[in-house]
Amino acid sequence: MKKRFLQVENLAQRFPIAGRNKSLTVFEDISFGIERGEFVCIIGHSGCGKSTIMNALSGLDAPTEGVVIMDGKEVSGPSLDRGVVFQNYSLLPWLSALDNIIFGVRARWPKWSRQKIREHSHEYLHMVGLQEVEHRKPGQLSGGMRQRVSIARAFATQPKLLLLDEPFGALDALTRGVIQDELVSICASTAQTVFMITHDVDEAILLADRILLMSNGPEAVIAEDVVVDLPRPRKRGTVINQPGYYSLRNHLLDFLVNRSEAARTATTSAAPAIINPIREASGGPLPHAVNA
Ligand SMILES: Nc1ncnc2c1ncn2[C@@H]1O[C@H](COP(=O)(O)OP(=O)(O)OP(=O)(O)O)[C@@H](O)[C@H]1O
Repeated sequence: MKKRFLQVENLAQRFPIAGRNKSLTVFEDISFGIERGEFVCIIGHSGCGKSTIMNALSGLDAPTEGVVIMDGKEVSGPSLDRGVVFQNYSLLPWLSALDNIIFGVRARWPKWSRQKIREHSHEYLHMVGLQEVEHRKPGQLSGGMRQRVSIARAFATQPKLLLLDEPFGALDALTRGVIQDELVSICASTAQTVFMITHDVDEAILLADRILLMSNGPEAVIAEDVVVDLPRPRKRGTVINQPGYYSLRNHLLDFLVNRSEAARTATTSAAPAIINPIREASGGPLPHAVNA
Protein backbone atom coordinates (compact mmCIF):
# COMPACT_ATOMS: atom_id res chain seq x y z
CA MET A 1 0.00 0.00 0.00
CA LYS A 2 1.28 3.48 -0.90
CA LYS A 3 2.34 5.42 2.20
CA ARG A 4 1.11 8.97 2.49
CA PHE A 5 2.96 11.95 4.00
CA LEU A 6 0.92 11.50 7.16
CA GLN A 7 -0.29 8.04 8.02
CA VAL A 8 -2.60 7.34 10.96
CA GLU A 9 -2.77 3.62 11.66
CA ASN A 10 -5.28 1.83 13.89
CA LEU A 11 -5.47 4.61 16.44
CA ALA A 12 -7.39 3.98 19.67
CA GLN A 13 -7.81 6.20 22.71
CA ARG A 14 -9.19 5.09 26.07
CA PHE A 15 -9.44 7.15 29.23
CA PRO A 16 -10.02 5.71 32.72
CA ILE A 17 -13.39 6.66 34.22
CA ALA A 18 -12.83 8.13 37.69
CA GLY A 19 -14.13 5.96 40.56
CA ARG A 20 -15.09 3.08 38.25
CA ASN A 21 -13.13 0.11 37.19
CA LYS A 22 -13.87 0.88 33.54
CA SER A 23 -12.51 3.02 30.76
CA LEU A 24 -14.07 5.26 28.14
CA THR A 25 -13.22 4.21 24.58
CA VAL A 26 -13.28 7.48 22.67
CA PHE A 27 -12.44 5.75 19.39
CA GLU A 28 -10.85 2.56 18.19
CA ASP A 29 -9.13 1.39 15.03
CA ILE A 30 -9.01 4.74 13.23
CA SER A 31 -6.88 4.86 10.08
CA PHE A 32 -6.46 7.55 7.45
CA GLY A 33 -3.75 9.36 5.52
CA ILE A 34 -2.96 12.87 4.29
CA GLU A 35 -0.88 13.69 1.22
CA ARG A 36 1.74 16.44 1.31
CA GLY A 37 0.10 19.79 0.50
CA GLU A 38 -3.43 18.53 1.21
CA PHE A 39 -5.96 20.44 3.33
CA VAL A 40 -8.08 17.97 5.32
CA CYS A 41 -10.93 18.96 7.63
CA ILE A 42 -12.59 16.77 10.23
CA ILE A 43 -16.20 17.29 11.27
CA GLY A 44 -18.26 15.52 13.92
CA HIS A 45 -20.53 16.22 16.85
CA SER A 46 -19.18 17.54 20.13
CA GLY A 47 -17.32 14.93 22.16
CA CYS A 48 -16.74 12.43 19.33
CA GLY A 49 -12.95 12.74 19.68
CA LYS A 50 -11.71 15.28 17.11
CA SER A 51 -9.38 17.08 19.53
CA THR A 52 -8.17 13.74 20.85
CA ILE A 53 -7.14 12.76 17.31
CA MET A 54 -5.45 16.15 16.86
CA ASN A 55 -3.54 15.72 20.13
CA ALA A 56 -2.22 12.40 18.82
CA LEU A 57 -1.19 14.00 15.50
CA SER A 58 0.58 16.86 17.29
CA GLY A 59 2.35 14.50 19.70
CA LEU A 60 0.89 16.33 22.72
CA ASP A 61 -0.81 13.07 23.82
CA ALA A 62 0.12 9.47 23.12
CA PRO A 63 -2.68 7.25 21.78
CA THR A 64 -3.56 4.11 23.73
CA GLU A 65 -2.99 2.05 20.59
CA GLY A 66 -1.83 2.67 17.06
CA VAL A 67 0.72 4.98 15.49
CA VAL A 68 0.96 8.29 13.66
CA ILE A 69 3.74 8.39 11.08
CA MET A 70 4.73 11.72 9.56
CA ASP A 71 7.23 11.88 6.72
CA GLY A 72 8.41 8.36 7.51
CA LYS A 73 8.94 8.95 11.25
CA GLU A 74 6.70 7.94 14.13
CA VAL A 75 5.25 10.87 16.06
CA SER A 76 6.38 10.41 19.67
CA GLY A 77 6.12 13.91 21.14
CA PRO A 78 5.65 17.58 20.19
CA SER A 79 7.94 18.95 17.48
CA LEU A 80 8.46 22.22 15.64
CA ASP A 81 7.67 20.21 12.49
CA ARG A 82 4.05 20.41 13.63
CA GLY A 83 2.45 23.81 14.27
CA VAL A 84 -0.77 24.03 16.24
CA VAL A 85 -3.29 26.90 16.30
CA PHE A 86 -6.00 26.67 18.97
CA GLN A 87 -9.26 28.56 19.30
CA ASN A 88 -7.90 30.64 22.19
CA TYR A 89 -4.86 32.06 20.32
CA SER A 90 -2.22 31.07 22.94
CA LEU A 91 -0.05 34.16 22.40
CA LEU A 92 2.50 35.32 24.95
CA PRO A 93 0.79 38.36 26.53
CA TRP A 94 3.98 40.24 27.44
CA LEU A 95 5.33 40.22 23.87
CA SER A 96 4.23 42.46 20.98
CA ALA A 97 2.52 40.96 17.91
CA LEU A 98 5.82 40.95 16.03
CA ASP A 99 7.79 39.55 18.98
CA ASN A 100 5.30 36.70 19.32
CA ILE A 101 6.15 35.67 15.77
CA ILE A 102 9.87 36.28 16.31
CA PHE A 103 9.68 34.00 19.37
CA GLY A 104 8.46 31.08 17.22
CA VAL A 105 10.85 31.78 14.35
CA ARG A 106 13.89 31.97 16.67
CA ALA A 107 12.95 28.64 18.26
CA ARG A 108 12.68 27.08 14.80
CA TRP A 109 15.94 28.48 13.38
CA PRO A 110 18.19 29.33 16.36
CA LYS A 111 21.21 29.91 14.11
CA TRP A 112 19.61 32.62 12.00
CA SER A 113 20.84 36.20 12.51
CA ARG A 114 18.62 38.66 14.40
CA GLN A 115 18.00 40.57 11.20
CA LYS A 116 16.99 37.49 9.22
CA ILE A 117 14.61 36.39 11.99
CA ARG A 118 13.07 39.87 12.10
CA GLU A 119 12.66 40.16 8.33
CA HIS A 120 11.13 36.69 8.06
CA SER A 121 8.71 37.40 10.94
CA HIS A 122 7.76 40.73 9.38
CA GLU A 123 6.93 39.05 6.10
CA TYR A 124 4.36 36.82 7.79
CA LEU A 125 2.87 39.63 9.87
CA HIS A 126 2.48 41.49 6.58
CA MET A 127 0.83 38.46 5.02
CA VAL A 128 -2.02 38.67 7.55
CA GLY A 129 -2.25 42.45 7.17
CA LEU A 130 -1.05 43.41 10.65
CA GLN A 131 2.11 45.41 9.91
CA GLU A 132 0.44 48.55 11.34
CA VAL A 133 0.04 47.02 14.80
CA GLU A 134 3.32 45.14 15.13
CA HIS A 135 4.22 46.86 18.42
CA ARG A 136 0.90 46.17 20.12
CA LYS A 137 0.65 43.49 22.80
CA PRO A 138 -2.10 40.82 22.53
CA GLY A 139 -4.21 42.63 25.14
CA GLN A 140 -4.31 45.68 22.83
CA LEU A 141 -5.50 43.67 19.81
CA SER A 142 -9.01 42.51 18.86
CA GLY A 143 -9.84 38.79 18.92
CA GLY A 144 -9.56 38.59 15.14
CA MET A 145 -6.17 40.32 15.17
CA ARG A 146 -4.90 37.97 17.87
CA GLN A 147 -5.97 34.99 15.84
CA ARG A 148 -4.20 36.40 12.77
CA VAL A 149 -1.00 36.72 14.81
CA SER A 150 -1.36 33.06 15.88
CA ILE A 151 -1.86 32.00 12.27
CA ALA A 152 1.08 34.14 11.09
CA ARG A 153 3.29 32.62 13.80
CA ALA A 154 2.28 29.09 12.84
CA PHE A 155 2.92 29.69 9.11
CA ALA A 156 6.17 31.58 9.78
CA THR A 157 7.73 28.51 11.34
CA GLN A 158 6.92 26.59 8.15
CA PRO A 159 5.86 23.40 9.91
CA LYS A 160 5.60 20.26 7.84
CA LEU A 161 2.07 19.88 9.20
CA LEU A 162 -0.23 22.64 10.43
CA LEU A 163 -2.92 21.60 12.91
CA LEU A 164 -5.85 23.97 13.35
CA ASP A 165 -8.30 23.28 16.20
CA GLU A 166 -11.40 25.37 15.43
CA PRO A 167 -9.22 28.43 14.95
CA PHE A 168 -12.12 30.73 14.04
CA GLY A 169 -14.66 29.42 16.54
CA ALA A 170 -14.57 32.50 18.76
CA LEU A 171 -14.68 35.09 15.96
CA ASP A 172 -17.63 37.06 14.62
CA ALA A 173 -18.86 36.09 11.14
CA LEU A 174 -17.27 39.07 9.34
CA THR A 175 -13.81 38.65 10.85
CA ARG A 176 -14.03 34.92 10.35
CA GLY A 177 -14.69 35.46 6.65
CA VAL A 178 -11.72 37.79 6.26
CA ILE A 179 -9.34 35.33 7.95
CA GLN A 180 -10.76 32.41 5.95
CA ASP A 181 -9.91 34.34 2.77
CA GLU A 182 -6.39 34.94 4.09
CA LEU A 183 -6.02 31.26 4.89
CA VAL A 184 -7.15 30.28 1.37
CA SER A 185 -4.55 32.55 -0.21
CA ILE A 186 -1.70 31.64 2.18
CA CYS A 187 -2.35 27.91 1.64
CA ALA A 188 -2.45 28.41 -2.13
CA SER A 189 0.92 30.18 -2.10
CA THR A 190 2.69 27.89 0.39
CA ALA A 191 1.17 24.43 -0.38
CA GLN A 192 1.03 23.91 3.37
CA THR A 193 -0.28 20.53 4.60
CA VAL A 194 -3.17 21.22 7.00
CA PHE A 195 -5.43 19.18 9.28
CA MET A 196 -8.27 21.27 10.68
CA ILE A 197 -11.16 20.72 13.09
CA THR A 198 -14.26 22.73 12.34
CA HIS A 199 -17.99 22.62 13.10
CA ASP A 200 -18.74 24.79 10.09
CA VAL A 201 -19.73 22.85 6.95
CA ASP A 202 -19.36 25.91 4.67
CA GLU A 203 -15.89 26.65 6.04
CA ALA A 204 -14.84 23.04 5.40
CA ILE A 205 -16.12 23.17 1.80
CA LEU A 206 -14.29 26.46 1.17
CA LEU A 207 -10.96 25.24 2.51
CA ALA A 208 -10.67 21.47 2.25
CA ASP A 209 -9.56 18.97 -0.35
CA ARG A 210 -11.16 16.23 1.77
CA ILE A 211 -13.54 16.22 4.72
CA LEU A 212 -13.46 13.36 7.25
CA LEU A 213 -16.85 12.70 8.83
CA MET A 214 -16.76 11.28 12.32
CA SER A 215 -19.65 9.34 13.87
CA ASN A 216 -20.95 10.16 17.32
CA GLY A 217 -18.98 8.90 20.31
CA PRO A 218 -18.12 7.00 22.34
CA GLU A 219 -16.41 4.37 20.19
CA ALA A 220 -16.53 6.80 17.30
CA VAL A 221 -15.27 5.97 13.82
CA ILE A 222 -14.36 8.01 10.77
CA ALA A 223 -17.27 6.86 8.67
CA GLU A 224 -16.62 8.79 5.44
CA ASP A 225 -13.77 10.45 3.62
CA VAL A 226 -15.57 13.00 1.45
CA VAL A 227 -13.76 14.41 -1.59
CA VAL A 228 -14.31 18.16 -2.17
CA ASP A 229 -14.21 18.14 -5.94
CA LEU A 230 -14.59 21.90 -6.47
CA PRO A 231 -12.11 23.93 -8.54
CA ARG A 232 -9.59 26.25 -6.90
CA PRO A 233 -9.11 29.09 -6.24
CA ARG A 234 -12.36 29.11 -4.27
CA LYS A 235 -13.95 32.34 -3.13
CA ARG A 236 -16.42 32.68 -0.30
CA GLY A 237 -18.89 34.70 -2.38
CA THR A 238 -18.90 32.50 -5.46
CA VAL A 239 -18.13 28.95 -4.33
CA ILE A 240 -21.86 28.40 -3.72
CA ASN A 241 -22.47 28.86 -7.46
CA GLN A 242 -20.19 25.98 -8.40
CA PRO A 243 -22.09 22.99 -9.84
CA GLY A 244 -22.34 20.33 -7.16
CA TYR A 245 -21.87 22.69 -4.21
CA TYR A 246 -25.31 21.92 -2.75
CA SER A 247 -25.01 18.17 -3.39
CA LEU A 248 -21.85 18.22 -1.32
CA ARG A 249 -23.28 20.50 1.38
CA ASN A 250 -26.46 18.45 1.66
CA HIS A 251 -24.45 15.25 1.93
CA LEU A 252 -22.45 16.66 4.85
CA LEU A 253 -25.52 18.04 6.63
CA ASP A 254 -27.44 14.81 6.10
CA PHE A 255 -24.57 12.94 7.76
CA LEU A 256 -24.52 15.28 10.75
CA VAL A 257 -28.31 15.39 11.18
CA ASN A 258 -29.40 11.88 10.21
CA ARG A 259 -26.53 9.44 9.89
CA SER A 260 -23.80 10.25 12.42
CA GLU A 261 -25.30 8.08 15.18
CA ALA A 262 -25.92 4.96 13.08
CA ALA A 263 -22.57 5.34 11.28
CA ARG A 264 -20.78 4.18 14.42
CA THR A 265 -22.15 0.65 14.16
CA ALA A 266 -22.53 0.56 10.37
CA THR A 267 -18.82 1.19 9.69
CA THR A 268 -16.94 -2.07 9.68
CA SER A 269 -13.57 -1.16 8.18
CA ALA A 270 -10.80 0.92 9.80
CA ALA A 271 -10.37 2.92 6.60
CA PRO A 272 -13.32 5.24 5.88
CA ALA A 273 -15.41 4.93 2.71
CA ILE A 274 -14.32 7.44 0.06
CA ILE A 275 -17.34 9.42 -1.16
CA ASN A 276 -17.51 12.00 -3.95
CA PRO A 277 -21.01 13.54 -3.72
CA ILE A 278 -20.31 16.03 -6.53
CA ARG A 279 -19.35 13.36 -9.03
CA GLU A 280 -22.22 11.14 -7.90
CA ALA A 281 -24.69 13.98 -8.45
CA SER A 282 -23.25 15.21 -11.71
CA GLY A 283 -25.48 12.95 -13.79
CA GLY A 284 -28.73 14.29 -12.35
CA PRO A 285 -30.32 17.56 -11.24
CA LEU A 286 -28.82 19.23 -8.16
CA PRO A 287 -30.94 18.86 -5.01
CA HIS A 288 -32.19 21.90 -3.11
CA ALA A 289 -30.26 23.16 -0.10
CA VAL A 290 -31.01 21.73 3.33
CA ASN A 291 -31.51 24.51 5.90
CA ALA A 292 -28.55 24.31 8.30
N1 LIG B 1 -7.87 13.62 29.38
C1 LIG B 1 -9.08 13.09 29.32
N2 LIG B 1 -9.57 12.30 30.30
C2 LIG B 1 -10.79 11.74 30.24
N3 LIG B 1 -11.65 11.92 29.21
C3 LIG B 1 -11.24 12.71 28.20
C4 LIG B 1 -9.94 13.35 28.20
N4 LIG B 1 -9.83 14.07 27.06
C5 LIG B 1 -10.99 13.90 26.38
N5 LIG B 1 -11.83 13.10 27.07
C6 LIG B 1 -13.15 12.64 26.62
O1 LIG B 1 -13.00 12.13 25.31
C7 LIG B 1 -14.14 12.44 24.51
C8 LIG B 1 -13.69 13.15 23.26
O2 LIG B 1 -13.20 14.45 23.60
P1 LIG B 1 -12.67 15.46 22.49
O3 LIG B 1 -12.31 16.72 23.18
O4 LIG B 1 -11.63 14.81 21.67
O5 LIG B 1 -13.99 15.66 21.59
P2 LIG B 1 -14.24 16.71 20.41
O6 LIG B 1 -14.85 15.94 19.30
O7 LIG B 1 -13.00 17.46 20.12
O8 LIG B 1 -15.33 17.66 21.08
P3 LIG B 1 -15.67 19.21 20.83
O9 LIG B 1 -16.19 19.32 19.42
O10 LIG B 1 -16.73 19.49 21.84
O11 LIG B 1 -14.40 19.99 21.08
C9 LIG B 1 -15.08 13.24 25.40
O12 LIG B 1 -16.03 12.37 25.94
C10 LIG B 1 -14.17 13.78 26.49
O13 LIG B 1 -14.87 13.97 27.67
